Amino acid sequence: MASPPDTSKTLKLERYNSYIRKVNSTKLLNASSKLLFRATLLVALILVFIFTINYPDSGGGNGGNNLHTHRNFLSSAFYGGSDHGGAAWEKQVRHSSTPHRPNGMSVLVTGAAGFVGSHCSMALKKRGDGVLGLDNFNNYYDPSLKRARQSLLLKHQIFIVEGDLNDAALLAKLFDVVPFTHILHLAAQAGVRYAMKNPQSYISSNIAGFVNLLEVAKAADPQPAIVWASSSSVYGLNTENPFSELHRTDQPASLYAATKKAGEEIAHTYNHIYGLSLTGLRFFTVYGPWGRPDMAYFFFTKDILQGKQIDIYKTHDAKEVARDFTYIDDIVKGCLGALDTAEKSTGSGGKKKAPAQLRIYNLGNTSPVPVGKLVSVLENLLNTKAKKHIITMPRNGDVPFTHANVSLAFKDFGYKPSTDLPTGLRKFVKWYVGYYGIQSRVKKENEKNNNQSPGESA
Ligand SMILES: O=C(O)[C@H]1O[C@H](OP(=O)(O)OP(=O)(O)OC[C@H]2O[C@@H](n3ccc(=O)[nH]c3=O)[C@H](O)[C@@H]2O)[C@H](O)[C@@H](O)[C@@H]1O
Repeated sequence: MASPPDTSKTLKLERYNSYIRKVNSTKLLNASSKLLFRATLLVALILVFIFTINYPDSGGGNGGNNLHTHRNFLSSAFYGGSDHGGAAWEKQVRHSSTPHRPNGMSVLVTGAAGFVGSHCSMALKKRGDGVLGLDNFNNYYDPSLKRARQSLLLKHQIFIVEGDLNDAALLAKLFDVVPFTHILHLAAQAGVRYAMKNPQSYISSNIAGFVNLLEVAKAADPQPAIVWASSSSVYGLNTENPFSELHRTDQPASLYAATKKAGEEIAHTYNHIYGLSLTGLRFFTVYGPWGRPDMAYFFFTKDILQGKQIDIYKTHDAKEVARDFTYIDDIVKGCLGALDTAEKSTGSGGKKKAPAQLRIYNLGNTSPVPVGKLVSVLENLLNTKAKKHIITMPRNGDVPFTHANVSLAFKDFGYKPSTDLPTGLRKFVKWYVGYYGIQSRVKKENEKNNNQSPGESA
């Protein structure tokens, strides 16, 4: 009888082989997951790098960290460039920027969905100039208000390109499509006190964004003339008054003011080196319909109507804080006057050919009003008593007093403010109650109070 074959060696060999296979497959698995992990890490790093380059601001400012920014970032990262482009888009851009009057301007308005930007865009369009808007719709304040302004502008054939000042490729593309004669640069991170919460947003919009715009403008052929928004806050701790353009502006009280002052110096440089025609306008606390919800007159109105307490600041030596509140229509006239008298830039393709115009103007109301008086006008218009809480001004960059001397703007383009605070606030309140749908309530309160005692009605 044949003895059974000796399988022990074969079995051992098979077990050994299967062990080796397992070890190898585990190694393979480990190696491929490592590779996958490294690839993912690399892609993530590249994306973070692109993101940082394109959108250095991570705050709520003009280059804000908001949904829109992320959408643009994603579209530019994955769709090669940006989501702006194509024949239909270019047609819309051209159509919006084409003037409809002889010798009309073609104006790029940055911050067109903003308060001053939307008003100026409408005024330019109404008189036959071509207007293209640019706005990043950031969420520094309720973006739905910016969307409502955008809809209004669209009804008047004004198209707003959604994009950021720091997007150099987009700006260059706009100048490729349209030979803009002017830029009205109003996009900025506004607000004095917010600078303590989000300083980087001021650097990103008011400095980096401005430089980006100037770089594109200087390289354009023809170079546009630029009118841009500086601020009364540049006067900072200046004690001479009324504030004149000749007074010192080297003592800013807030980072916001410092970035606006930096803008004025940067404007000087681009004028000096590249021949860009530049006009800076120092706005004094602009208010009116379609205004900014972060400003005192706006949120006081809201809080008074809601029965909430409002803080009214007094100075450290217990004096009233006052502002040279300026009505929006006056500011619009000032902006258009500055555009109309702006001379052409003298450079071309990045080279200066001759000296160019460089200007700075105050645009104020020439009549400061204490904040307490602003509140009593609002109480009157809203027929509601405010719950006033008078406190010493927090150390947050605020200045106690502003007062504009506007003789230079008057001399050069006839700037003459004509709306006093009660008249302007009446127009604001009328808009406010209509926009927020609380007309009937204020009217009822008006009627009720008018029966009791005579008072100003909204
Ligand atoms: O003219 C300017 O350069 C600046 O005007 C405004 O800044 P500001 O004048 O401080 O305007 P508001 O924030 O509306 O304040 C108006 C007044 O109300 C006072 N205030 C503000 C807030 C508050 O809770 N209580 C209060 O009494 C302020 O001290 C100030 O005197 C804008 O917000 C800036 O973007 C602009 O550049």
